[in-house]
Amino acid sequence: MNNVPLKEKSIVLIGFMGVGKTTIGQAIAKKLQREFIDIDEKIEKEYHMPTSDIFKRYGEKTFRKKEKDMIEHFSMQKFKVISVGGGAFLQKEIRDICLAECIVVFLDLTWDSWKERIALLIDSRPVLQGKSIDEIKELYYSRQPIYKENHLKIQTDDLDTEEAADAIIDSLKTT
Ligand SMILES: Nc1ncnc2c1ncn2[C@@H]1O[C@H](COP(=O)(O)OP(=O)(O)OP(=O)(O)O)[C@@H](O)[C@H]1O
Ligand SMILES: O=C(O)C1=C[C@@H](O)[C@@H](O)[C@H](O)C1
Ligand SMILES: [Mg+2]
Repeated sequence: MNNVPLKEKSIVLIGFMGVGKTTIGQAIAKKLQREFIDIDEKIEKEYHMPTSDIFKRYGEKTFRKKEKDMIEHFSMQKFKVISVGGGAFLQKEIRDICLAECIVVFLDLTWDSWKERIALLIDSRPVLQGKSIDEIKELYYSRQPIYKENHLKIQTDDLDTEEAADAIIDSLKTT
């Protein structure tokens, strides 16, 4: 599918959990009249339970395998906006397929802005649970290198959802 024109390629949003991949992805899809695919949501639907319960009952390894299968499937489709989980790019196979088949957009948010959102996230993100703020900070920084593999980076600290979606669409038009 590598010869697919840029305009037809699916857009994949990456970044640390809680940076806004789902929220901003929905806004981009609406503006571009594309179908929105949220990989976490697809997995939760398949297991009929929230991610935290999938981690508890089946373990992270099972979740990661399903995440890879889902992304391998959807990244081959055109005209989608796909939000992947915050840990998806840990897997090389996922990075490789998304970078080859799609336009990968990294939503960057500084640690200082991110930590203001923690209360919104802690209950639903199993990877954050039971960790001190220092451990979460360490996780945040340890994940940053994997997000460097992207086609476009958008700094979202000073942007609301609509502004971030517009900034991404504008940048893609000029790419
Ligand atoms: N640009 C923004 N400004 C302020 N708050 C935002 C913005 N984008 C998202 N949020 C809020 O941050 C929280 C996390 O957003 P969202 O669920 O979209 O993150 P995510 O990147 O999809 O996370 P995950 O990787 O865990 O799926 C939500 O409560 C959302 O309303
Ligand atoms: O950063 C992570 O490892 C995760 C982020 C979420 O989007 C979910 O995919 C899950 O909670 C794991
Ligand atoms: Mg999400």
